[in-house]
Amino acid sequence: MNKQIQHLYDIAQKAERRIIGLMSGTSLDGLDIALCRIEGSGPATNVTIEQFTTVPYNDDIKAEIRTIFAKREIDFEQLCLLNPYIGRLHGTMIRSVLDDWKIEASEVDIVASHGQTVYHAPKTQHRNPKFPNATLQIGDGDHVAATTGIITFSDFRQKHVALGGEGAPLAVYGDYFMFSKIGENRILLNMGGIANFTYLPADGDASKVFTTDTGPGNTLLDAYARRFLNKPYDEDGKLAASGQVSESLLAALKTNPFFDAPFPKTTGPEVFNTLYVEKAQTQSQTENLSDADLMATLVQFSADTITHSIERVMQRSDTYHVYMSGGGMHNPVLTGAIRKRLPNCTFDTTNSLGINGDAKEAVLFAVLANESLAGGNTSFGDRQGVPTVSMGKVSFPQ
Ligand SMILES: Nc1ncnc2c1ncn2[C@@H]1O[C@H](COP(=O)(O)OP(=O)(O)OP(=O)(O)O)[C@@H](O)[C@H]1O
Ligand SMILES: CC(=O)N[C@H]1[C@@H]2OC[C@@H](O2)[C@@H](O)[C@@H]1O[C@H](C)C(=O)O
Repeated sequence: MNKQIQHLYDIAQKAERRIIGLMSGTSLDGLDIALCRIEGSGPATNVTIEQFTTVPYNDDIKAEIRTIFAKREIDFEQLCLLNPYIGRLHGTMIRSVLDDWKIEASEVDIVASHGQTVYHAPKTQHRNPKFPNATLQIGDGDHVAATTGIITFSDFRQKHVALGGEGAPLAVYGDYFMFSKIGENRILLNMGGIANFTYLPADGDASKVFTTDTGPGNTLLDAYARRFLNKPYDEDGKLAASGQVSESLLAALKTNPFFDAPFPKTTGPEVFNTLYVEKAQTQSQTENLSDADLMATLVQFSADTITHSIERVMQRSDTYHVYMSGGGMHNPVLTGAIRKRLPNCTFDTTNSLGINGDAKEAVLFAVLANESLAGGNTSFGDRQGVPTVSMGKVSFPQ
């Protein structure tokens, strides 16, 4: 037997594993690195975050990724070059943080790498009946494995597509395994570039559990912060807080069939971008809004579309506890607008459940790799788009 297969087999049989989960999301702010200790699998998964950090991307790498990010027309050589480059970059970032943490690579069992989404095209978006759902992440796992010397699982989303899903959101698995609690209706709300939530019913029934994107989280706010403030984001929503919501622009922004489409569904910055906002401004004759008013309206747009989706799963007689995660939880204007629209919900962050809300998505990929190694038996019912859990491709270091 190839020694590396034997090593993988041994890791799969361990009572607990040390797995590094990686996430670089649509915000392009940097690489989230979560070193997790994971026991068990499926609903018995127990995760402890031993270390977590975000290694920021410098302006150069952000600019390189933006040349191909969420664009229909790109330079193919650039895409080809970035695929190994990002893999190596992520590998180098892991080595550097392991040094900081004084942990040897040999003490880590697995790296679980999301890579960088560069294009997401579910059928509902590309609308070409000839083609399936499609999504593309780059930063090839072989380069992560070779750079770190650690067996790497990567490219998790393709199996989801292969089994009928849209390739996202994958949060459903991690959220159910880590956070489902009999007796409490839970909503796990993640606000990254794109917002999504997982519904975890109080009866713990896996066949009812799902995650869906709701639309923009921070992606539009960040795009206009770069334009108006020359900053990556509107810190603490200060600019938005100084403006007034334009009801006519808000109404135009909401006229997209995505918002009333059935769950689960996905989207991305391919749809929700500055061009989308400019079209809505033309339609509502609000081209001359002040920077602050535009920002205030975009925050309300994110808040309204998030709460509109959450309200669709809520029964009037029941109570719901919302646990927030992702960078949007740090924006008081956004969270304030959401709380106002959901007065009957209790709000917390996933920190109160033992998982740092900034680390949650990186932890998800560690959990997914753990499941591919040692689980894979949980049924989510016979539903399109929620396949059995065994995702990711294996890369050996040599
Ligand atoms: N103090 C703050 N004030 C306002 N916004 C903030 C603050 N801190 C973080 N954010 C927002 O959070 C974003 C980063 O969020 P996060 O890292 O969760 O996104 P992501 O993982 O890249 O996206 P996705 O989940 O869509 O892939 C920033 O770009 C910014 O918009
Ligand atoms: C295609 C893609 O990368 N989608 C991301 C993105 O970021 C948030 C939202 O859009 C979600 O659908 C997904 O990521 C999370 C981790 C998920 O799959 O659950």
